Amino acid sequence: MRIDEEGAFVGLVGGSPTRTQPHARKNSPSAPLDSRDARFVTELVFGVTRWRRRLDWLISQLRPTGGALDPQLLQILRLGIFELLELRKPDWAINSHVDLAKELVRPEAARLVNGVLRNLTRMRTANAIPKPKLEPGFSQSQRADVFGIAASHPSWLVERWMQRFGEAETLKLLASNNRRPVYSLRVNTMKVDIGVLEQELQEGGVDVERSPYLPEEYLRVNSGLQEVLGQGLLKDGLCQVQDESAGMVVSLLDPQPGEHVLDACAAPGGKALFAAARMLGKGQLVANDANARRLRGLPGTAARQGLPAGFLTVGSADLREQSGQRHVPFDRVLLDAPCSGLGVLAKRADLRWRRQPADIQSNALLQDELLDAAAQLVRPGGLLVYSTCSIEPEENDLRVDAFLSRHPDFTAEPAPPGLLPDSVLDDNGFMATFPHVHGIDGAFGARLRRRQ
Ligand SMILES: C[S@@+](CC[C@H](N)C(=O)[O-])C[C@H]1O[C@@H](n2cnc3c(N)ncnc32)[C@H](O)[C@@H]1O
Repeated sequence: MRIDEEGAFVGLVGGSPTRTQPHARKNSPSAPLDSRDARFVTELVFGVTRWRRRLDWLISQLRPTGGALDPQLLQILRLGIFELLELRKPDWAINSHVDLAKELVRPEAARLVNGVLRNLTRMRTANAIPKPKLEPGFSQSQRADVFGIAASHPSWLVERWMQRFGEAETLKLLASNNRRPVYSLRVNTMKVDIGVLEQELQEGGVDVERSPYLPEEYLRVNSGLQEVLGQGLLKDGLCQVQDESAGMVVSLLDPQPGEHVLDACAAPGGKALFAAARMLGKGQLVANDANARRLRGLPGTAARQGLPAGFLTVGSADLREQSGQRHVPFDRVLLDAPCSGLGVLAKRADLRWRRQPADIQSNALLQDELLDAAAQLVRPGGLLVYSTCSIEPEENDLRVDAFLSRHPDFTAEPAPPGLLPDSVLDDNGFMATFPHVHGIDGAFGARLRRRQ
């Protein structure tokens, strides 16, 4: 309800009993959830949010009449259909949705829930769940509507991707965005050997394997992430949860011990911490972000990860405002720019509904301004890495092209051999990952070298 009515973020709603309690609605249980229930709540919140369009279409097919639904009743129906279809709960599970409607809405609502969900269980048994149909002669936008309902994505996004990738590849991308996301751990090699931690986790029942992309530093968690979190490994600074695509952006930056490095948009600091480990805590790393609050935890985490005092400086300036000031120019600057996040839809269940086509254009304007500001902070001969967690050309290659035409003192530099696996590099030598191709988040990174 809070996501729909108040625009709450999914990550802050599910999973954390301490966070959900102050906002608990009337009639909700007052006892905190145990970790198993909290996990289940998270799965429901993520799932119902991700599948919202398909669930609402199914509700429209299964209801005897049309018209607006009471908002709580709508959520109960979405939950019921999600649990039956996606979580494959047995038929009797619907009794709890019927009870919920009775308790939270009114007795007639319970009859509607019962009718709709029973209808669905019958269809499930008969293998006859309704599906949106493609008709011959449908236009591209009509086809995008059908795929958008079936894979629960907004039609504008589906159509955009169909124009770029074609239909078959778009369907793969949609399916990847709906899969349970892959989580990986960046092992803090300053404190622990990756082989030792891998073995310890496996012995503790966590299913981990080496990342195919960054096998010396990343472990992919196939199952048991909660156990990792529960073991206090994060608190002890032994590892952090980070997508391998984020790690590869730092690899592309390739910061060296003893250098003077700026992470210009650093919050919450995942990439800065990995850069720090690559620098072995030697030299100077400045982590800046316009949002000071989001950087608050970074110094504490850096200390727990074993970084020496004085190595990391945290700043909270709008990058565009500080570039006119005098700075000792940096050897390397990472600009991990704010973006649409359209490469990380598997992890951010609500993002697909929040984004609008116009966001891509407005991000591009900000990205250009940030690139111009970051460029001034790079020493002659130094390196600027521009990265996003978007897969949209307007936020990636096209920003690089526009930057190069404004800054003749910079050239695009292909990733040097050995830095990243060839499979994540495009024809220009830029890093470009896609969820359906690489099985990780979609991201982009380009090296821009300032002339001497
Ligand atoms: C993609 S996030 C950075 C993630 C970070 N690099 C990490 O790995 O944890 C983009 C960041 O840009 C910051 N940002 C947005 N506009 C900015 C500006 N004008 N100046 C500095 N930072 C800005 C946002 O606050 C946000 O934290």
